[in-house]
Formats: sequence, structure tokens, C-alpha cells
Amino acid sequence: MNDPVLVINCGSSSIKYALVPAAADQPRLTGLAERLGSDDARLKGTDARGESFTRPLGRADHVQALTAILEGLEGHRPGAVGHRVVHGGEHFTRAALIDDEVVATLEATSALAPLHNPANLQGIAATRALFPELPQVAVFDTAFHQSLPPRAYRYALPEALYRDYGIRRYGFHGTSHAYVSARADALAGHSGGWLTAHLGNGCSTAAVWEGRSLDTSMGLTPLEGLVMGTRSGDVDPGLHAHLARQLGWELEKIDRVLNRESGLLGLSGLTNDMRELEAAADAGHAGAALAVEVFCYRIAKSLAALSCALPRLDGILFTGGIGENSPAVREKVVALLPHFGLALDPTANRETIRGREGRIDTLTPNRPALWVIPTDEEGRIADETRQLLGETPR
Ligand SMILES: Nc1ncnc2c1ncn2[C@@H]1O[C@H](COP(=O)(O)OP(=O)(O)O)[C@@H](O)[C@H]1O
Ligand SMILES: CC(=O)OP(=O)(O)O
Ligand SMILES: [Mg+2]
Repeated sequence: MNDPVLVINCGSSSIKYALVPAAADQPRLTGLAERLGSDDARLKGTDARGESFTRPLGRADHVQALTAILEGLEGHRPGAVGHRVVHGGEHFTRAALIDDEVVATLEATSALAPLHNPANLQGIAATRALFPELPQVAVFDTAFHQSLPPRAYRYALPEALYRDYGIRRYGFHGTSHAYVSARADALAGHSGGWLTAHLGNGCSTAAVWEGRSLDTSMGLTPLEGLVMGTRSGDVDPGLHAHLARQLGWELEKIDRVLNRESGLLGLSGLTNDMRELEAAADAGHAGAALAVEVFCYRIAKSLAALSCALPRLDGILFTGGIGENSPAVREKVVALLPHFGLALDPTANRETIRGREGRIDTLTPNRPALWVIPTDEEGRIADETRQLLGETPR
């Protein structure tokens, strides 16, 4: 298929899109419809000449936003649509061609990713209604982690909870961990052992050995593991019962507080935005400084733990909005892993921002490498969509 693939990443109030051409050197049209459902919904994007535009969308919902996105493609017709779907459960170990049965299976999985899957399904429904003639493919965050061994994916719970209810570690951000580790293999010239840190609004780490994910920090849901923008990450599993018994909190409230009011936002009492936190910490805001400190410590702790999964550590890969743009976070994380023998190059670290790819260590032999690799979830989703359609008779 030589037509471009329209990649859709549908969130609860935003839709990110990218029209990814078949040839890697061709420009992409990308954009973001945001604040959907509010009075000032808007579409921001780049057109075919590389110029950015912003268009007000009134009170647009997902269907209206998708219609506006399509109009913004200026006559470029996609040959297929690739959807990011966060949770595929155990059912989906790779991308799937979307039909009614796949949608029904996803609906049954939605409860496992309440912040993500319902919006993903909304995007799928709207896109199917708008482009009934186009093949649509679901690409799952969880699929790459289906290679985890039982010792990494099983929780120490009664066996029946796994067998009958699928309660296990799934892991997320798989397209990102897969992309950056494959890229590191290519850059290193050999398939290696990488610890990957995807640090965006959602954050997770993974241990990847020869192209296979062996362990990862997120679990049954995208709430486990690292401190995130608004998500707590790991807490004592006894916390839920404690809040319910001692504070009389309902489940809904516990869920909301841990998913939406915690993390960097909760710790700082200020914001979930790392840029603002770094500025506030520099200006002496104690909550902001603590939030950054806890954030970095938990990343380092997670990387140290995941190193147990790897026969050999070839390097650490930073990606995601924070991983790609915050030299300060990278420096703090590296400083917290003194026994790994890492050697950060401060100049390279400072200069590797804004979408640059590069090594940020001193290139000393026999020490693990440190790489910043801008992630490309859209490119990876387009590739998996193409691959699947190449194999699926139509
Ligand atoms: N220059 C920067 N310095 C520090 N953090 C940054 C910078 N640019 C972006 N970020 C942070 O990246 C995070 C968003 O990451 P991103 O990967 O874009 O999010 P999403 O998970 O929504 O795709 C925010 O916390 C934002 O503050
Ligand atoms: C799974 C997940 O956390 O996704 P995001 O980073 O897009 O919130
Ligand atoms: Mg992201």
C-alpha cells in the first residue's frame, strides 16, 4: 500500500493525528485537536508546506474534530487508519484489523484502562462512521510486552485471579519502548540489552533484551510504577483499604485521586507540567522541588530494579516529552545510579533537546551508553498498520 496511513491517538479531550506517508523521507501532516467538549475546542497542526495553523472548532466533539482533521489534510487521502489503543489485554499480542468483534473485545477490556480505552473506542467509532471504506487497524500499547516471562507478569495473588480474570502485569507504551529499543539496536550496530525510560504525561520504564520486552514498570493498568503527571504510580496496595476505612472514601474517589490528582500535580500542589515545575523549583518553590526529586528518584529506582531482567546492560534510553527535553531530569536520574558505571557528558546532555537524537555519555569503553532517542509512536503505528494490511487478504 503506497497511500499514507492516518494515525489517530484519541484521548478523552484531545485527538492527536499524523498522516504518515509510505516513504520515510516524505513530510508528515500532524496535529492535535484539543479541549474537545469545551467552548474553545481547537485544531492545531502543520500543513503540507510545513506551516502551522490553529483553527477554532467551537464546541466540537470527537466526530466533528475528526471531520475537521480530514478537511485539514488538503485532499491527501489516507489508505488506512491506524489507531493507538492503550489496552489490548491478553487477547491482542499484535495489531488487529478492526471489525465489530474486535470492538466488542475492546469494550470488554475498557475497565482495565479507564483513562484511555473509552476514548480510544470513541475515536474508532467516529472514524469508522466517517470512513467506512477504509481499513482500520488497532495497534496496542500492551502488545510489545506480551513477551514478558511469568515471573515478571504474575502478581503474587491467588492463581484464580490470573486464570479467571486476567489479573497480571500487561505494561504500556509498548510502541514507544519497541521503537526506541529497535532504534538503539540500529545505532549500536548490534541487538542489545536496554533500559528504556518513556517520560511523558504517562511514564514507564522497560527492560528490552534482543528486541523483546522482559519487564516493565506499568502493570494491570497504566497507574502502576513511576510518578507521572497526575498519576501516583506505585503506592502501598494497602492504601485503598486504608482510605476507604479511615476516610470513608468511595472507590470512584480513590480512583480519581490516584489517577488525576496525584503524581507531579499532587506532590507539587502546582502543576503536572515538568517545564513549569523546573522553573518553579529554581524559583524556590518547595513543593515543585520535592515533586521533581521524587520523580527522578523513582525513575532511578525502577531502572535499577528492571536491570535484574537483563543478562547485560548496554545502555539507558531516554524518551518522551520529559526524557527528550529535560537535561536536568536525565542528570538527576544518572546521578542516582552511581553503581551502574554511567558517565554522563554534561555538554552533550545539555544540547540534546527538542527532538535531537544522540548519545549523552562520554563514550568510554565498557560503560553502558546513555541515549536520548525521540520516540515515534505514530511512525511505529503506521508501520504496524501497513505490515498487518500486507498480510490480511482484502
Ligand atoms: N523543555 C522541556 N523541559 C522539561 N519538560 C518538558 C519540556 N518540554 C516538554 N516537557 C514535558 O513533557 C511532558 C509531556 O510529554 P509528552 O510526551 O509530550 O506527553 P504525552 O504523554 O501527552 O504524549 C510534560 O510534562 C512537559 O512539561
Ligand atoms: C498508557 C499511557 O500512560 O499513555 P499516555 O502516556 O498517553 O497517558
Ligand atoms: Mg505520550
